[in-house]
Amino acid sequence: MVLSAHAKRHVQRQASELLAKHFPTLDPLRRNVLNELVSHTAEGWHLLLRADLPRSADRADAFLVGRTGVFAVVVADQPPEQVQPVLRHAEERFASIRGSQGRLVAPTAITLVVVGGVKRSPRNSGAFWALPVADLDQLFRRGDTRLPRRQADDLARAANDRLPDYSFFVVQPPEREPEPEGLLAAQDVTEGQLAAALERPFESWMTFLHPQQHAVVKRDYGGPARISGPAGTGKTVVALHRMRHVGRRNVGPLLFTTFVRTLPAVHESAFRQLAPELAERAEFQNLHSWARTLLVHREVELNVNPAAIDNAFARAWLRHRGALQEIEPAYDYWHTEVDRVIKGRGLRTLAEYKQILRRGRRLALGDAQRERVWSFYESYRDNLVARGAHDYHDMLIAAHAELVRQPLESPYAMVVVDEVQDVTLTGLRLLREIAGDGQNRLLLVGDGQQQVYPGGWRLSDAGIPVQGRGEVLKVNYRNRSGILDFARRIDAGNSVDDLDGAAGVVLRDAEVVNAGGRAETWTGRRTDLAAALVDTLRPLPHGHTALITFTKHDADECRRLLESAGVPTQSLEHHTGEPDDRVKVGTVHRAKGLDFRAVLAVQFPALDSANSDAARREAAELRDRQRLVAATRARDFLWWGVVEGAA
Ligand SMILES: Nc1ncnc2c1ncn2[C@@H]1O[C@H](COP(=O)(O)OP(=O)(O)OP(=O)(O)O)[C@@H](O)[C@H]1O
Repeated sequence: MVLSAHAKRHVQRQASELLAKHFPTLDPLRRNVLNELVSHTAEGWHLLLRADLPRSADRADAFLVGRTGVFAVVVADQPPEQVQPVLRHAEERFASIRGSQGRLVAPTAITLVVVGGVKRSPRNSGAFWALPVADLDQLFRRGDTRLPRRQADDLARAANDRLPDYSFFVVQPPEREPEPEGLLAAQDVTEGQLAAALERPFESWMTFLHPQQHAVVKRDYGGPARISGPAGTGKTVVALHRMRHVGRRNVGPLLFTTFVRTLPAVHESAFRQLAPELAERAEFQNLHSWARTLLVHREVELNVNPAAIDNAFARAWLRHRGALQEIEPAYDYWHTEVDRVIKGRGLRTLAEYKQILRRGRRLALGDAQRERVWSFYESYRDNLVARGAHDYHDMLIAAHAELVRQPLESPYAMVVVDEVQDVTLTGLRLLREIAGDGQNRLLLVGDGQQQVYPGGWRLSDAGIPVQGRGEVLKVNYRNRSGILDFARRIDAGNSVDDLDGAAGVVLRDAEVVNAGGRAETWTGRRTDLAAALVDTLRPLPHGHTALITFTKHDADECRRLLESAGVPTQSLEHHTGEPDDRVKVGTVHRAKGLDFRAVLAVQFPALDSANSDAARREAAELRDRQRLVAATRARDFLWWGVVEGAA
C-alpha cells in the first residue's frame, strides 16, 4: 500500500508518540529507525519490538514480518560484539512455525539486518545485512514479494506467540487508504488461475521449506554431498538455502556453478533476494567461464575457437567416415562419442577407451570397432593441434592441471554444482579440485532422469565419494497436478540412477502438492503453427511464459513466427530472471533448471539420421528425457504442439 504524503506524516507522528511513551530513553539512531519501522505497520507490515529496549543486543531489537519475508533487525552504529547468538535466537524462535502444505519456516529464511553505520568485519562477514539508514526502504521493496498477505499475517501471529519478550507495535493510516495492489495484475493471468496464483507466490520457497528440505539445508556433511530427486522437488531451492546456511557460519567465497551457461544469472538474482548479506561473497558462474577466468588469471593461453573445433571434426570425419559408417551411419553419433565419451571423460589412451563402460550408449562397440573410433578421435585431435586450437574440454583439463599445480589462494567455503547430471567427467574432476576437501565444501545437485546430453559417469568415477551423504527429495512443488500427469506419461525411463549407482526416484513416484493446472495438446501443419501459438499466448502472462523447442534451428523459427505476429520475445540465452513482458524462447538445453507459469513446447518432425537400431533407441530415449525436462518447466499451464510433416 502506498500512503499519501498526508497519511505518512500522520502515521509517523503516531509512531513517534508510541515510541516515546514506551521507550523514553532511546538514542537518536534507534528512535529514527524504529520510527520508520513502526510507521510501516500502517501499510500492513508486522513489527515486534523487544520490551526491554534499549538494552544492547544479544538478540534482535525488532522482528519485522511482511510479504517480503522475515527480518531480525538490530539498530547499531557499531557491529554487535557477537552476531551469531542474535542469529541463533532468531532462527530458533521461528524454526517450528508451520505454514501451508506441511512446510516449516526455514531458519535460513530470516535475514539479520543491522541498520546504522555498521561495517562488516571478516569475523562476521556475511552473517548479516549491513544497511545504512539511508537505504532502509530496501526492506520494504514491493518487487520482492514472497508471501501471500494471509501467510505473512499468520506468520507474524505465530512469531508473537514464540517471542514473549517482544510486543506488537502498530499504527493506523488516518482514513481508509486504497487496498494494496495484488501481487499480480489481473490481466497477467488467465481467469481461474488468478486466485490460485495469489495463493502461491512463486517465492514462498524463500520462507517455507518442506521438513525434508529443511533437514538437508542444515545437515553437516563430512565430505562431498549429493542431492537428487525428480524435477521440481526443490533441489536448487535447498542448495540456495544451504549456501546461505553455510555462508553465514563461515568466511570465504561461495561458488554456484553449472554446465548451463544461462542458469547462474537466474539463480544469482534469486539468491540476492534470499541472502542480500552474502551477495558480495557468492559467485554465480558457469563452469567454462570459471575455468576461462582462472586460466586468464594464471596467464595460461588457450585458443578455444568453435569454428576451428567444427572444422577439425569435419576433416576427421572425411577421413574416417567410411570405416565408421559401416558400424553406424550418423555423423552425430560419432561426434558425441568423441565429445562426451572420449574427451568428456578425459581418456588419454586407446587402452583406457577399450576398458571403459560407455554408460548411456546403446550401441555396443568391440575392441576392433573402438580402434576405428580412436583413429577418428586422433585425427580430430591432430587437426586441432595443427591449427593451434583447443576445445572446451581442453579448457577444463587445463584448469584442473593449473589447480593441481597451484591451489586457489582463497579457497571456497562452499561449491554448489547444479544440474550435475550433464557435467562431463573432466568437469567433475575440476569441481572436486576447486572445492578441495572439507566439511560441507562440495554439494552436487541433479537428476539422472533429466540428462539432456548422452554419455554418463558415476560420481565415484571422478573420485567423489558421497556414500552416506546422498539425499533424495520427493515432493514436487513446482508443477500443478495437471502438468505432472502429462509429464509422467512421457516415457523417460522407469528407473533412474541416483548419480552414483544406487536406485533413484523417478518423476512418476514424486508426490504432488499443487492441484489444478492444465495441459493441452495441438497437432497441426507448419503453416498453421503461428496462428495456434498466437492464440494460445493471448490470455497468458507473456513475461512468465516460455516457448521451448528441441533444436536451436526450431527455436529461431518460432521466434521469427512470434516476432512477425507482433509478439515480443527474448531468447532464453539472455534470460537472467529479471521480470519483463516478453515471451522467452529457446531450446530445452537453455530451459533446464528454470520454471515458468506457462510453457508452450513445440516439437518439429525429428531429423533422425541414426540408422542402427541401438543408436535410434538411444536417440529416442534422449528425446524423451528432453521432453520430460520441457514439460516439467511449466507450473500452471502447458501447451504441447506437434508439427506434422517431413523434417
Ligand atoms: N518449499 C517450497 N515451497 C514452495 N515452493 C517450492 C518449495 N520448494 C520448491 N518450490 C517450487 O518448486 C520450484 C522448483 O524448485 P527447484 O527449481 O529447486 O526444483 P528442482 O528440483 O531443482 O527442479 P529441476 O530439477 O526440475 O530443475 C521452485 O521454483 C518453487 O516454485
